[in-house]
Amino acid sequence: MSRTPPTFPSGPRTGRSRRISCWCPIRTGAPSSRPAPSPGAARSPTTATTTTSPASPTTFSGPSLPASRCAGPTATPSTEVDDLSRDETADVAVVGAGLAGLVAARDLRRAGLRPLVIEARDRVGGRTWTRPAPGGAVEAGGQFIGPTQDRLAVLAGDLGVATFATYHAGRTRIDLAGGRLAYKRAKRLLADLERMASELPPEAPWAAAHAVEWDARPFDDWLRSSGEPDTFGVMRMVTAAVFAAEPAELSLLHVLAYIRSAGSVDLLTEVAGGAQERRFVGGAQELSVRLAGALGPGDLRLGAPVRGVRQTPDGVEVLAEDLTVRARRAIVAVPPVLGGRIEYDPPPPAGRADLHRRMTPGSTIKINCLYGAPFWRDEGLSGGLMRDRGPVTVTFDNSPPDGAHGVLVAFSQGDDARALARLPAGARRAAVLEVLGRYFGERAARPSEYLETDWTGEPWTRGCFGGNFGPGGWTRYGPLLREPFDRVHWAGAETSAVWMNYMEGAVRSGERAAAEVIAALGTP
Ligand SMILES: Cc1cc2nc3c(=O)[nH]c(=O)nc-3n(C[C@H](O)[C@H](O)[C@H](O)COP(=O)(O)OP(=O)(O)OC[C@H]3O[C@@H](n4cnc5c(N)ncnc54)[C@H](O)[C@@H]3O)c2cc1C
Repeated sequence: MSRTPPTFPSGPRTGRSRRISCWCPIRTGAPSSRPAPSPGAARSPTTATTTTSPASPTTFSGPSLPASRCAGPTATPSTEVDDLSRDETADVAVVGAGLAGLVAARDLRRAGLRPLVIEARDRVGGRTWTRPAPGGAVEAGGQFIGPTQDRLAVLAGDLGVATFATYHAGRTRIDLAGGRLAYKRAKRLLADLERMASELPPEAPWAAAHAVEWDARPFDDWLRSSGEPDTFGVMRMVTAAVFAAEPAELSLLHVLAYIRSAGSVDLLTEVAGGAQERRFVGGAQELSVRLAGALGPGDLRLGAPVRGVRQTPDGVEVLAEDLTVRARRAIVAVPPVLGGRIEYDPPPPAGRADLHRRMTPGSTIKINCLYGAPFWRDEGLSGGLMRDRGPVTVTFDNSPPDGAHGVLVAFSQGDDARALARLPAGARRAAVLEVLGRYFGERAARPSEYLETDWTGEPWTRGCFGGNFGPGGWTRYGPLLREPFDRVHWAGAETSAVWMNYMEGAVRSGERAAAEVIAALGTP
């Protein structure tokens, strides 16, 4: 095992002054007295008309470790050293306070082990986020729950978070270049995909009889050779809505594995009877806020980006800003794209680093528009839109359960999101509101509040809804998704065989990773 201190990868800064930490055993100074933020709170104030793309630079050079701070025990301790980092111990260090990490921590506590959850942001919930807005909070991230998402439903029940039906009564606006015929043909293609998906072993898509062939094929290529030209636009819209990516970015096997992991195309795409059927009262982030609230005192650190995970002969050391946690095992519960920015010592086995690079998240800008009332309901409209061109392809009625005010949520995804993100703020807003005005009337173009959340610009997410594999990804790296690396275990929505990349998958992954650790450590 290398004793060389890793050079930490570049990463986004948290707002406070930076303390230098290193693997060096010498620690001086007093513990930081930084006040603990509340788990649900975001540090930065939210402005009403904004994107969350950080205006400030999102990268910085990681600390090169000055010799005076990293020298071994023979070095003369210097009074110049001002290292306020803290050492903590736990049974299990959990990296990431999204649903996966918090569920893992809950299960570890239930088994009598002490977890310590280390979270980069100043809030819990990760890809679920209830953003405050004048006139009512909005859901900026994951929000829907549907049939067969059973572990998520049980979690919500345990935590006392109620759900309500997504409003979708009335006419949904559909505007497709190929009209109804294209939609019908697209349905036939989706049925073909579902048949092929049923051949996959759910836990091991890479082991299917046609896996190598399907994994080598870009989904784009399959679509173009299987459908009429006008179905491509419809299928592109469906692909963007489900994966936040373009068909050319995905392998055919990835699309099939996704369908298999959800159970069916309808389960993925529908409102009634599908993944968009219900919402959480108070927002999906409430689940994480309550999970965090049920942890023990001192079991959660916010605002502490993890930079390194080192395995020692008898445990792990997890190095965050201002904090080193020594534990018997670690669970890394962050999206793969960010798991790859953590420095591992020793380095993970061949293929693991490639997995982090090759499982790339899609692009989504989620825009919530607030109105005095859900006026479209009076006109017999559901608030739903499906169209096959950007900048917005899908909308939903996102009003609160009592309909006290109106909210339309619009999604811009894949290439549409990337093109939209390049526009100045005013032009983005105008482009989105033009679409809403066109399909829901002039009033829709004049919201009282307009909130964009660009998840690609979120430094501790860097894209959504989850990681996708392009050609070759599943057969090369799929078998590594859940394979522990000695004392380091992997969780996160991407690692779940069931409802991968959904909140259900996140919950299941946390349960699975905790079970692995409990089996390895035993219960006290
Ligand atoms: C716009 C949007 C819409 C979605 N819609 C739905 C939906 O309707 N239904 C559904 O089921 N799912 C939906 N999803 C997906 C769902 O939100 C996610 O699958 C799920 O929340 C992922 O949980 P997780 O715990 O695996 O990861 P995350 O929520 O990403 O949690 C990971 C945590 O790790 C932290 N972290 C990252 N790097 C570090 C580090 N180095 N050190 C410390 N902490 C770190 C992050 O800050 C984060 O809090 C949506 C997602 C988005 C963004």
